[in-house]
Amino acid sequence: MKAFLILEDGTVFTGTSIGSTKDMISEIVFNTSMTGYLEVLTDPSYAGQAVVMTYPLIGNYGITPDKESKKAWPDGYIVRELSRMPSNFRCEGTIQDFLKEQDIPGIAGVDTRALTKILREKGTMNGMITTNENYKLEEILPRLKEYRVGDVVTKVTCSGKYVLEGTGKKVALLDLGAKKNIAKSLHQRGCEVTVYPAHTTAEEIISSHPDGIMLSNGPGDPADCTSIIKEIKKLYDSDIPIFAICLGHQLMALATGATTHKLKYGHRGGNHPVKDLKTNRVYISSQNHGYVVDAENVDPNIAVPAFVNVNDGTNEGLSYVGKNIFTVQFHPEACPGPQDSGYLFDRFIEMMGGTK
Ligand SMILES: NC(=O)CC[C@H](N)C(=O)O
Repeated sequence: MKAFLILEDGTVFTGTSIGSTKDMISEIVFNTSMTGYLEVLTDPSYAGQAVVMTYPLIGNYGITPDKESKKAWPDGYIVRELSRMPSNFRCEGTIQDFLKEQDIPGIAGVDTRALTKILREKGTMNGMITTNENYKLEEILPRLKEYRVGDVVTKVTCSGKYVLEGTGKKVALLDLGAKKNIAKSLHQRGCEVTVYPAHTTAEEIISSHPDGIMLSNGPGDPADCTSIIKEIKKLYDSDIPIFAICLGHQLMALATGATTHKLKYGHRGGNHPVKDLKTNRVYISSQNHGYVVDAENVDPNIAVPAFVNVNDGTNEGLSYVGKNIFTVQFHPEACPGPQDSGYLFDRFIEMMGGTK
């Protein structure tokens, strides 16, 4: 069956329908990872977005247990070519069946290089995937312009608190749309991890006396998370050690008076170089974000830049002055991606007074 990808600027790509055949409107973003398509599909930070994979062959090792959450979150999926015969000793099925089962519409056979060039030059834009050959651009384009991502954190967070038992440091993990590997990275280091839903009050977390607090990644515009930002300010004031990743990093910055803005086309992929400003050492990082903290608006009495993106000079991390708090824009839990910055979890354990 034919499918069409219609962009907000009126460009139309024709391809083959994969997965669900329902119509979908979303923000279209591209990811440059060469592997790890399943971790991308199950990363809750993609809620409210449809993902274009720039790597031309997707699905060649099928569906494996490498999921970052219980389900797939993107609204849509756009690829050049889907593998027809996945092969891997861990393969449990095909990506085609997975997309159908998850009710995610997709399109294959798209010139993803041409599409990515448009998104890179004009910036991220909204789009529609439809199988309706009689689509009317004049009706669809105004709807595409109207689309807003909305409150997606509430949609992706866990429904109730749960614990991963451990004998080491006690960590409270605020689940803003957490990838599984964040809790796993702490648990592997012996921590007892209590995962809290995103709208938990700071009082509840503080009164459980954790050794440290972890703020996770998550979807949407950080500035929309006004009630969560208020609670995070109370966590900042509590003097409990805090480590935050991606959305958590942005929310801590907003809670302490900084601002964020939307990047032209975001950073999504497995090879983004970030420089540690203390040592000048460069790490290759996994990334997935559309927003960024405005480093120039960070009060130097509150926090100082700790990492910078080598490609475009944007902020990649902050170290809070006089506090046991550090936050990063990239993904030290990787999955998918390079594990160069996994040592940051060890630094967090040390900050809590532990020896990893
Ligand atoms: N992976 C994340 O946590 C992303 C944070 C935020 N939703 C952004 O796009 O910038």
